Amino acid sequence: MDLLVVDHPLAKARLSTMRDARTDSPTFRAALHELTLMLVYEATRNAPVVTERMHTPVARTDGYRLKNPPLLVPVLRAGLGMADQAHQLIPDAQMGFVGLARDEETLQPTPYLESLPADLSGRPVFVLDPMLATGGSMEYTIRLLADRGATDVTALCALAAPEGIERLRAMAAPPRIVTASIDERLNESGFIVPGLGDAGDRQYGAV
Ligand SMILES: O=P(O)(O)OC[C@H]1O[C@H](OP(=O)(O)OP(=O)(O)O)[C@H](O)[C@@H]1O
Ligand SMILES: O=c1cc[nH]c(=O)[nH]1
Ligand SMILES: [Mg+2]
Repeated sequence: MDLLVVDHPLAKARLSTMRDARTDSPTFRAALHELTLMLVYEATRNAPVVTERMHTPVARTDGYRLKNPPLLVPVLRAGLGMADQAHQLIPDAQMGFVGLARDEETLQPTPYLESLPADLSGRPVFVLDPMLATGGSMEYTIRLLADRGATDVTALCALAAPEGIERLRAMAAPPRIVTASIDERLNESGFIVPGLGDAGDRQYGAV
């Protein structure tokens, strides 16, 4: 499985701000925004580029752009806090949306929104969700994408639990995972330990 842990000191510092229980919502959102830039930056490190000759004011040289910009798919609510920053780095990307709420008892994802292009064959997809816990929400999203022909999917997460990683690894076509940390475990309520709490609530308030 293709698993990248972005453990750059600046990423660790943003993640620490997010983990801190004293961090308020505006500061939490700002730290997630900045961490997202780092995750997207690393996730696109080996992306194919198109080379075009261009003129600087001084000379001719090679210019570059992404050959096949990924479809960006934030998983609402928490993934919304990654959407604008991913788009900032990849302005010509298209964006789809998936809305899921995890049932607090069963931990199963309940879908409430699905807005995706019908045909994703040949298109890379970046799924944006800060939390990979049991992996149920990410697995559900990846199945939606695979149903539309996607074969090149990257899950970008601030935090990942070993349980969620193993669940995705067991899929017939596992995604690539880019995360800032692999945490210790899940607790009995399905929360990541040490984690950061509920990423949706910490950005937008409890529902
Ligand atoms: O790996 P899992 O066990 O499925 O848990 C992870 C999911 O939980 C959170 O969403 P939540 O359901 O809390 O919705 P929210 O973003 O609206 O708060 C998170 O953003 C993931 O989507
Ligand atoms: O720790 C967790 C687990 C799932 N979803 C969250 O927002 N946080
Ligand atoms: Mg939540």
